Parts: sequence; structure tokens; C-alpha cells
Amino acid sequence: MRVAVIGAGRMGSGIAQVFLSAGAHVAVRDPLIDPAPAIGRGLRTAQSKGGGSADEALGRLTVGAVPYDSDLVIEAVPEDPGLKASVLAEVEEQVHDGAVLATNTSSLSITELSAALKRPERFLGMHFFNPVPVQRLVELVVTPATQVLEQVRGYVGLLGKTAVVVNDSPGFATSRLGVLLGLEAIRMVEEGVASADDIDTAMTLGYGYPMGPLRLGDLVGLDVRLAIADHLHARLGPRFEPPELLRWMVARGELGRKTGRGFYQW
Ligand SMILES: NC(=O)c1ccc[n+]([C@@H]2O[C@H](COP(=O)([O-])OP(=O)(O)OC[C@H]3O[C@@H](n4cnc5c(N)ncnc54)[C@H](O)[C@@H]3O)[C@@H](O)[C@H]2O)c1
Repeated sequence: MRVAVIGAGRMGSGIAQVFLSAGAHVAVRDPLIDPAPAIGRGLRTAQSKGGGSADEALGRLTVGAVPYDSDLVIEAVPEDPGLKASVLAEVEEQVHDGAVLATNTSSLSITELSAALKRPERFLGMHFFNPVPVQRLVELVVTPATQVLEQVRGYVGLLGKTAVVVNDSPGFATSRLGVLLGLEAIRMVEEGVASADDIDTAMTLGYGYPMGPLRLGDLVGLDVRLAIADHLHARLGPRFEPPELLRWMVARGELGRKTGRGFYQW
């Protein structure tokens, strides 16, 4: 199979790596960085854990042009609707009519992005999670026009990952539920119901979550959490209104692990 990945940052290089590991030919296009070193490092790590030959897989990587005969093109450029729409429209012209186009957006409307395309029936969201080689879920986000779901479900199976299917709606399934839980946990700290540590322990030991919602917020970045909450608040209404405590922490630069302080000291 032939896959093209547009944008080779954190997500694009991971997506390229897992398709190479699954035996695909992969072309990667990024105007700013050479993706080969990061992908090579990822493939060598996978090899050391029992994966296939990194050198053999790297032999199937090309950098630059998107091949006309690509089966699947995955866009992973920054989260900017105008940039994504123009990249998708441009690449649609460069591949054959039967190619599938996918976006790795984590928050934008798939329906709105599909307005830029001539073949919206061959387009959907393929939401991978970070780090791509480790995370087992791919959220497939479809519009009423999408006709390539079963084909793409097969591609996810080739990667050894699990697909869930979500109709295009704000926050898809993952952010909508994950952010709601995180916001309520912050409101509980704000109201003095319990400490951050006790709220997280309640969910890890009581409900079997691998990580509590406040620790997860610190890892994701509280500024990122706030931006998603603002987006969902605007689209889905008051139940996503960000708590004052979250705004206040972000304003003070308490963003979680990346600044050394959030609900925890890092
Ligand atoms: N980082 C995450 O945890 C995560 C998780 C799921 C989804 N996403 C989504 O994945 C997408 C990419 O995120 P990321 O974290 O990899 O970003 P990133 O900033 O690490 O990488 C984006 C890459 O796109 C490149 N780029 C910019 N303009 C381009 C163009 N016109 N053509 C080709 N490449 C171009 C940049 O040079 C950069 O290397 C975003 O839509 C983001 O919302 C991110």
C-alpha cells in the first residue's frame, strides 16, 4: 500500500513510522524539516522492542512529492483551518480519483474542511493519538458524505490499532468526554471538595482509570485544555464553560508539566 503524510511534526512522523512498520510505502512532505532522522530513530526503537528491520522499513520511505498513485493521504499540518483546507485541496489535485484523503485534526469540523474538496465522499478524520507508535486508538470521524469508512477501518487494522467511528461533531468522542471529566475535576478542586491527588486517586483506584483527570490535564498542558474547553463551550454550550480556576492558572503560567507547576509540582 502507498501512503502519503503531509506534515512531519510530532504526529506526522509517528504516523509515517507506524505505516512503514506495517509494510507500506510512505511518502512524507514537510517544507521545514527532514523527517527521516526522527522516523529512523522511531523505527530503531521499535526494532529494539522486537519490531521488524528499521533499515528495510526506511528503504520504503521517500521525502518530498506526494505520489499520484497514493492509496491514502493523511494531512498532519498545524491546527489551522485555512492551512488545512488549502493543503487538502492542493493534494487532492495531485493524487488519482480513488485516493482516500484524511485529516489528523484533533478539533476542527471534518464537514467544514470537506467543503474545500471536490471529492468529499473520499474524505474523513483519522484522529491518531500521541505518541502514535504507542497509542492503540484511531478515532475515525465521518460526515454524511463519507464513503470510505470500511476501507480506512481496514488500514487501521493493518496498523494493529483499534478504530472507533464517530459522526462529525465538536470534540469527537475522546475530547468531548475527556475534557468534560477534566473540567468537573477542576471545579471540584475549586469548590474544595477534595485535593487534586485524592480526586485522581478516586478515579484510578475507584474506576480503574490509568491516570486521574487532573494529572492528565497537567501532562496535556492546561493552556491546551483551556483552548479546547473554550472551543467546546462555544459549540456545545454551558456544560463546557471553563472553571475560573483553570483560567486563573493559565494566566499565571501554571500550565502543568511543561512549566513545572499545575495541579502538581513537576
Ligand atoms: N500533538 C498531539 O498530541 C496531537 C494529537 C492528535 C492530533 N494532533 C493534531 O495533529 C496535527 C499536527 O500536530 P503536531 O503536534 O504533529 O504539530 P507539529 O507542529 O509538531 O507538526 C506540524 C508539521 O507540519 C509542518 N507543516 C506546516 N505547514 C505545512 C505545509 N503547508 N505542508 C506540509 N507540512 C507543513 C510543519 O513544518 C511541522 O513539521 C494538528 O492538527 C493537531 O491538532 C496533535
